[in-house]
Amino acid sequence: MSKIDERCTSAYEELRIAELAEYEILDTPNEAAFDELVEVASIICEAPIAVINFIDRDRQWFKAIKGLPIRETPLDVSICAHAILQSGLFIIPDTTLDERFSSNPLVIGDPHLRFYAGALLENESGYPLGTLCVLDYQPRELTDKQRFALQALANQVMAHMELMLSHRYQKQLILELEATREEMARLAATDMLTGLLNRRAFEQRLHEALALVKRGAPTAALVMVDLDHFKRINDAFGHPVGDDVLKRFTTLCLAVFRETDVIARWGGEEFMLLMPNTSVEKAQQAAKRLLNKLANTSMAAEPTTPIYVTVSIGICPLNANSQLEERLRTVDGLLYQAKRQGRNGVVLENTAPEVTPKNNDS
Ligand SMILES: Nc1nc2c(ncn2[C@@H]2O[C@H](COP(=O)(O)OP(=O)(O)OP(=O)(O)O)[C@@H](O)[C@H]2O)c(=O)[nH]1
Repeated sequence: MSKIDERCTSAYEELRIAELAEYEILDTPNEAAFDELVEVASIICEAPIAVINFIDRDRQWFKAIKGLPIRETPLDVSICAHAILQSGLFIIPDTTLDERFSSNPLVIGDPHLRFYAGALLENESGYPLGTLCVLDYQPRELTDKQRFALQALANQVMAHMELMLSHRYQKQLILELEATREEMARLAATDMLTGLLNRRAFEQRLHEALALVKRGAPTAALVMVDLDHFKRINDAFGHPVGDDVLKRFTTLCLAVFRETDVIARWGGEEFMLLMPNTSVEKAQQAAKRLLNKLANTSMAAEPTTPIYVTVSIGICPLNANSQLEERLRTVDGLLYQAKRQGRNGVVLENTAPEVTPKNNDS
């Protein structure tokens, strides 16, 4: 099959259109780089009209045009549509003497085009996307130097487009890398079962919160929550049900506590909360809301076999004098004090132990 025959097949045309689409150049605004190349082509070839055009599915569209006030024409009047079917320069010294163009409306009517010389805009894969062409109102020829220059300028048009394309690919790649990096950071900070912050991420947030408190932000409350006798749930219903209970418990916590409270899975069936701008007394009220909610909410997926859980809670303040390690040890101690006192209760630092009535302790 000859090159012209191959380029006339619809399969080839589909591939060519797809290649053109990759550059995302159709219907884009004027750009100085293209306008200047058209201007230079016009000067060198001493032609009143010069055009950078692309052959779309059913139109030719001009990225840059000098000498004519149009932006596109239908494909059936396009001389360039013929140019892209062959290799090298396509030159029609006198359109009125060429039977392919002698009845073309742009030849017999306005703007009465008589001379055409087009250099292919061929991309790196060898697909002809359009032309850089010069036109005149009278029959003529190009000198060898003008032919050389026209093709060289067309190569520059294509080189510029390849650069723009690779620049766009690079930008896309950077965006994808950035999204992947963010996703990895999110995953690294997330507990996979509950979707809450994990211990490492929570410690980071604690550091930041403490730094703020030390610089004058209001006192925060550190709250540690541990599900009571969670082992029994696993033993009675199996580990997957235990997992499900942890997830439901998480959802309940997210509903009970403020959006500004930072909730994390500290490990196993232990959870930690940072309540910014909150006194231990206010934190205790929130903790009691959790106990009450748990007393009335089954954590089971199946309504037929309800599962109720209780929690033990320790609460201590984070203030300007706090040291993180010491605060973590303290809140852990308060939690186990609540366990020792019978579970299903809250213990605050430096206050009389307060334990709510128990309903499922052993
Ligand atoms: N299903 C499930 N169980 C877990 C997970 N992480 C920890 N556990 C279980 O949590 C239970 C914790 O048991 P213990 O440390 O004895 O504590 P407990 O039974 O809650 O008793 P107290 O804390 O003393 O009230 C163990 O059975 C662990 O296997 C988890 O991700 N999924």
